[in-house]
Amino acid sequence: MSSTPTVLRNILERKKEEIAERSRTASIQHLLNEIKVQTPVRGFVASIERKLAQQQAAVIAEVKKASPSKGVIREHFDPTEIAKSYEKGGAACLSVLTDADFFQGSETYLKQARTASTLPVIRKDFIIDDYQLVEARAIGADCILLIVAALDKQQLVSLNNIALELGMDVLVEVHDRAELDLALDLPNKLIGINNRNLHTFETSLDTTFTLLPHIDSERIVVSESGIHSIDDVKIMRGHNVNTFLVGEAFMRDEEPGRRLMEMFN
Ligand SMILES: O=C(O)c1ccccc1NCC(=O)[C@H](O)[C@H](O)COP(=O)(O)O
Repeated sequence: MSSTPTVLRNILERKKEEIAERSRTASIQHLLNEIKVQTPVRGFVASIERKLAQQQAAVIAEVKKASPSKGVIREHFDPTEIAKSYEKGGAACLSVLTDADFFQGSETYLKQARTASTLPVIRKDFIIDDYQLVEARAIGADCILLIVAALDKQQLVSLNNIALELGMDVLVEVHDRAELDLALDLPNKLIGINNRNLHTFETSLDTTFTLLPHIDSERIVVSESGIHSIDDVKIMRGHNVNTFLVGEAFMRDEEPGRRLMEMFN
């Protein structure tokens, strides 16, 4: 991999500093003690499977205030209100961005969204260290994201095993064929295809269509990013892609759950 700075590399550099700072404030042992008093996880994969079994689209609805590519997306940002709206709109699961520096996210938003709904929640962050997995479980995450582009093979396998041992589901995210081959070596059910290139921000739904034929039918493919319209959803469903992760299109609507219903029903 070249070492030219890109947004993803900048995020990962900052993440290392952040983890060092956080682990000085709360030790991993402290977080493990918090897990003991946590409520049980909600099945993230199970919730998606329930929707698919009913021939419905399974939507992972994202709670996203801002992004490096778009700046602030939603000025009036209330995770409690948003989570309730998404549940009413028929979401299968919630995704909450917890990265503060690049997405204006927060762990508090995840806790608020999870408390406000009965839906399982994925911690959407850039996970590169065991510490973040324990932290994710301690704040109530039911699932975590592993971005293959951010990890080497050994890290990917190890973080995946630890997340599963902690009882969380894992969404493994890929953007190209080489990343997909690494992801397919894992036994995981959920494979996310990110239509956005995290180095350049370029977004194309063709990414999903290109990688799809290489994925076995036992997996659930989640098409992520750049899904904005009813037509986008129709094209995807025409290719038998029925699980989606959507942020911006919902966040720009006053009532995010209503937009979800319009796009997916
Ligand atoms: O959203 C970005 O600009 C971004 C930039 C760099 C790394 C990750 C980024 N987004 C994270 C995501 O995966 C999206 O928030 C998610 O897939 C939803 O995408 P969208 O529906 O396009 O908001």
